[in-house]
Parts: sequence; structure tokens; C-alpha cells
Amino acid sequence: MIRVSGLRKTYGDFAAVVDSSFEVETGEIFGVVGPNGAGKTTTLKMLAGLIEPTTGSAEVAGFDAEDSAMRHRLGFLPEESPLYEDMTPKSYLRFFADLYDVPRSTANDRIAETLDRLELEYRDRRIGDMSKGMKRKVAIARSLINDPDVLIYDEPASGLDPLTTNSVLEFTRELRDDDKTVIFSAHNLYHVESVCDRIIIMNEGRIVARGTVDDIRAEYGETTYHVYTDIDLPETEPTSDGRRRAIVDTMDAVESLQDDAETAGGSVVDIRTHEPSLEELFLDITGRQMAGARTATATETEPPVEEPPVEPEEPQ
Ligand SMILES: Nc1ncnc2c1ncn2[C@@H]1O[C@H](COP(=O)(O)OP(=O)(O)OP(=O)(O)O)[C@@H](O)[C@H]1O
Repeated sequence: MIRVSGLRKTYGDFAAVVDSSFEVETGEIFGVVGPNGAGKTTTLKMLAGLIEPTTGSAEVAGFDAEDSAMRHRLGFLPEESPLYEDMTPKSYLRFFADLYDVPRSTANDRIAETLDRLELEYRDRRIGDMSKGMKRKVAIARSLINDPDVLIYDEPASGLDPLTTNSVLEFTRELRDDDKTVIFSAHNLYHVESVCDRIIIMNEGRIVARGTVDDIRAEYGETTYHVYTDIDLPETEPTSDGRRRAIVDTMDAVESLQDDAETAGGSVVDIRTHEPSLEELFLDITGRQMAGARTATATETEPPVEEPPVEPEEPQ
């Protein structure tokens, strides 16, 4: 449904997106994550045909992203989406339906169904008098008014209360059942992990990891074992609930702790495996890269070490 190949965007000498390639299947929810300035919004805008790539190509729903025909197959929800505050949700959505030439009766049915699914209350209220969560729901309904195949959601649930956040995330998950393809970008990685089938992690314009969260965990993460003892050992630290715990990364280390506890007259009372969350993987992958970049820069800019002058050898 989406095919991105060698996409690159430069502003003068600065590369915001570098050689980005990925594919997204129909019905998939595909996450784009990365730290501030990683190139996520630039990527989403190139997919939405709002920014022209410097090189490379993006194909969306069978069209080149720059082809205006693609816009009819796309619903784009930008991070900031100002609405016409004096309109009611219904009149606002009808207005957008007209722009897409959706017949009035189809539009009315679609608006009612989408607002029902989003559980939007007070539909006759002026948008300007609505809460932030209600406004976001109206913007989401707008993204669906043309019944698009592809949705691009940039921070759909940012700044919403937990209840509204859950409802927006659940709504996004359900889009999969309608065979919609969703590109989903958010800084809250628990949201990303709970919604997305596959993700890319971007850093400084490049894709630095890709796959399911499990794939990324298998490639970059490390399972650790949290071993609790009923006796104080040099390897253990006190926990906030008054127990003693050691964190180790091999089963041999777990067995060695069991031996040490028994030798000291105690025992291991609990062992828990800990798989890194997407948040931990993200911090590890991007943190490692930034540390690598710092080391490289330091090496490049370090002044050459001055050699002590070589004393001429005394003739024998
Ligand atoms: N029009 C522009 N001119 C110059 N630089 C730009 C322009 N648009 C974006 N950039 C730069 O490109 C880089 C990537 O920006 P982008 O907005 O894509 O990042 P992002 O990953 O979406 O970040 P955030 O999470 O903060 O929204 C940033 O360093 C940004 O300053």
C-alpha cells in the first residue's frame, strides 16, 4: 500500500531525511518514532505529498505521493490541526465532504457513523466551545470523511486525558479491521507499542531500527533476570519494597546466585524475567548512536598529540 524508496530531503546543506526505504502492507499500523528532529514529520509530509522529496520516491495507494489523485485516497491528521471554531462538527465535516465531492447522503451516514464510533458527544455544540479531546475527535473524523485507504496520524493522542487517549488508540486499532493502512507517529512509545504492527526508529534523518517490537527486542534488547533473595549478598541491592535483588543477564549467573544464597544460609525466593520495553530499546539504540557520534566528533576534533622532540643519539 505504501512503498518508499531512497527518500531524501535536504534543506541547503542539512539533510532532514536520508535514504529512507520501507514498505507498508494494507491493513497494517506502521509506527514512525524517533527523538525530536529525527525527520519523522518531514517523512510524513513527503508521504502526504505536502513536501517534495529531494531524491527518491514515495508511492501511496498506487499513486506517486506528489500526484494530486493520491490525496483522495489519503486522510492526514497533522500534529496541530486547527478547526473552524464557529462551525459545529456536523457542518464542519459536511464542508470537507463537499470538498471531496462525497454525495450528501453518504456524507451524512459516514459522519454519523464515525462520530458514533468516536463517541463524540454534544455534536451540535460550536467547535470553539469543545474540549481538546472533542476537537481531536472531530479532526480524526475529518481524516476519514473521504473514506481513504491510507491514514497518516501524527501524534493523534498527544495532550489528551487518559480516557480520551484510550478511546483514540482503540479507534486507531479498529481501523485495521476496515483494511485501512495507518502510519502512526507518537512520542509516547507505550502508545506506539500498543497500537503498531511494525515500526521504524529514526535518528538524525536515518532509519536506525525496523521491524516488530519483538524483532527489535531480539536484535537490540537483552533479557535480564531479576533475582530476589531472602539474604543479603554482595551482588544484591535493596528494593523499595524491602527485598534484596540482583539483576543478571545469564542463567549461569542466576544459578551462581542460588549457590551463593544457599552457602550463606538463605535462598532465592523469586526470579523474574524482564524484557526491555520499546521505551528502553529506543533509549538504548538512539543513546548508543549519539554516544558514537560524540566519540567520532571528539576523535576528529582532538588536537594531535605533540610528540616530544627526539634527542639526536650520541655518536658511539
Ligand atoms: N523547512 C525546513 N527548513 C530547514 N530545516 C527544516 C525544515 N523542516 C524541518 N527541518 C529540520 O529537519 C529536521 C527534521 O525535522 P522534523 O520536523 O521532520 O523532525 P521530527 O522528527 O518530526 O521532530 P519532532 O519530534 O520534534 O516533531 C529538524 O532538524 C528540523 O529543524
